[in-house]
Amino acid sequence: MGKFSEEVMKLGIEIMTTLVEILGINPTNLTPMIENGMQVVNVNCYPPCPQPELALGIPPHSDYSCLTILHQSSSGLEIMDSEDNTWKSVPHIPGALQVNIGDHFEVLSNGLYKSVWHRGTLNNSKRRISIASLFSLRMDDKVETATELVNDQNPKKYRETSFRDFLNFLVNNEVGPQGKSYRDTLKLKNN
Ligand SMILES: O=C(O)CCC(=O)C(=O)O
Ligand SMILES: [Fe+2]
Repeated sequence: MGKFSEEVMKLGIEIMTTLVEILGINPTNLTPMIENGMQVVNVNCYPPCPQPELALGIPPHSDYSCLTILHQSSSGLEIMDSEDNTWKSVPHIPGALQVNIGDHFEVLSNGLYKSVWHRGTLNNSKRRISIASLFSLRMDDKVETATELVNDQNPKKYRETSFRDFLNFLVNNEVGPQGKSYRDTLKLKNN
C-alpha cells in the first residue's frame, strides 16, 4: 500500500502540474504548493448487498480535492453525465486508474475544469474495493481562482477555500444524500 500510494502521488503531481500548465496560469507559487500538498487515501470496502437497487455504497458527492485517482476492483463507480443528467457506469478495466477533477481545481480554473459528481453503487454477488487518493493543498493553504482566468467576460465565480474550511463545513452541516454540497457553497451569489 505504501509503495502504491507513493507512485500514485507522483502520478497525481504530474497530472496536476500539467493541468495547471494547460490553463496557462503562473505556476511559480502553485507548483510548490501542489508538490507539498496532502494525499488522503480512502479505502472503501463494499460487501455484497442482497438488494443493491435499494441502497448505495457512497452517496452522490464531488471530492474535496484538486484531483482524485481511483482504483476499483470491479465496476461500481458511476459519474453524472452533465449532457443528459444521467448516471454513467465507469467500466472496470483491470490495471486502469480513474482520474477525476475535484472541487479545488474547479475553483482554481474558474469553472473551466468541472468537479466530477459521482457515487459508488453496490452489487449482490461480490465484495468490491475501491482505493481513492485525494490530492489537495496543505490544510491552511488557500485555493483561489487564478487571476489570469478572470476578466469582464468571465467574472470570478468562486470564493477562496482551504481544506480546513471544508472540515469546518463538515462539522457544522448535514452531509449525505439530503445534505448540502460543499461545492455549491463555494459559488459566488452573482453567478
Ligand atoms: O467506491 C467508489 O467507486 C467511489 C469512492 C469515492 O467516491 C470516494 O472515496 O471519494
Ligand atoms: Fe469520491
